[in-house]
Amino acid sequence: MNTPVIHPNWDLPPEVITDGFSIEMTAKDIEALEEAAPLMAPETPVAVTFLPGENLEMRIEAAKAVRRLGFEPMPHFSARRFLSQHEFEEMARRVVAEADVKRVFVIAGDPPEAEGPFADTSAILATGLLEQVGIQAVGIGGHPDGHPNMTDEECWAVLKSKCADIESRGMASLIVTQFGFDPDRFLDWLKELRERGIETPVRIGVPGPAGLKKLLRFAARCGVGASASVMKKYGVMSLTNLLGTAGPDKMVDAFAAGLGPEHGKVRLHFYPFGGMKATMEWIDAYAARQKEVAA
Ligand SMILES: NC(=O)C1=CN([C@@H]2O[C@H](COP(=O)(O)OP(=O)(O)OC[C@H]3O[C@@H](n4cnc5c(N)ncnc54)[C@H](O)[C@@H]3O)[C@@H](O)[C@H]2O)C=CC1
Ligand SMILES: Nc1nc(=O)c2c([nH]1)NC[C@@H]1CN(c3ccc(C(=O)N[C@@H](CCC(=O)O)C(=O)O)cc3)CN21
Repeated sequence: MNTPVIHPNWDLPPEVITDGFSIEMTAKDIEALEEAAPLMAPETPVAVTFLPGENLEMRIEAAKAVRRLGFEPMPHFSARRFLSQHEFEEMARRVVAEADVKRVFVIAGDPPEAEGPFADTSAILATGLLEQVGIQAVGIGGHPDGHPNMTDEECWAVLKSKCADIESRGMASLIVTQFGFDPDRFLDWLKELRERGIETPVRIGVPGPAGLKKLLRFAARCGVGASASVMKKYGVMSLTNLLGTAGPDKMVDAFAAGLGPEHGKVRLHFYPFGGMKATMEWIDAYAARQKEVAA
């Protein structure tokens, strides 16, 4: 069987750490994507969130816009938010038929209980529908900052079994992590991941530049640690004045310096909390600076 291609060429280290990045949009962000598109490389994977306040039509329209603009759509499937098997099936079939989707991201989602028949990611995988409709690669969540409801040991076990399940179904597995602010945390987690025998490529979740207040709001909402000491490491010297903007410069520098073969196949995934265009401009400027230094 062919190994599905999930972009980029994971066997070549990136010239600049931001090369081969992926990015996320909400289903409401079609205009923002259009605005950012001229700055994005063709085939850039673009994840489309599965949030309350969106509906199936919006999510499909967003995936279609990603495809139309020449990028690779990766719709999120939030297991706990599907109200029925039918709703899941309709989404799976339609994203393939209408947006030529080849890869998806499956996550439990934030509801404390399932709102329909799927308690978690494994329940979605177990339907067998993803491979049946032609999906070639499945992303799953990684939690380097820990998971609110699982011990670290349970997290590793679940991660390993999801990767094995995806591969045994003939699809490529991909881990996309929750965002974070502490590069050492990510590097340690990646090293442990590889020591535990998980070879799946990882996309590290990096927050795009955004107002500090907004970053902290998202961190609280998503259960991501943002203590004063972690934020200081990130480059935010004080949490008393929330008027400023914070970018991931220091964190991405730390990945450029710290990532090695022991961390396996790694690229970045941007969560553009301060807007897609602002994130793209940041990536462009960062890459240009690195290339200048290297020249
Ligand atoms: N992009 C991201 O990184 C996103 C992360 N999340 C967070 O990640 C978590 C999902 O983790 P996955 O690795 O997909 O889990 P999973 O689907 O592999 O499930 C692993 C175990 O965690 C339990 N679990 C999952 N979500 C739960 C929740 N909200 N409350 C209580 N127990 C839960 C499941 O029942 C299962 O036993 C969610 O709980 C959510 O907080 C949610 C949406 C997006
Ligand atoms: N636990 C958890 N749940 C999530 O839903 C989640 C994560 N983690 N990790 C990162 C991604 C990023 N997520 C999101 C969630 C919401 C918006 C968003 O723009 N929401 C509002 C605006 C809210 C605001 O500004 O406070 C919207 O209009 O939909 C963007 C990315 C979803 N994701």
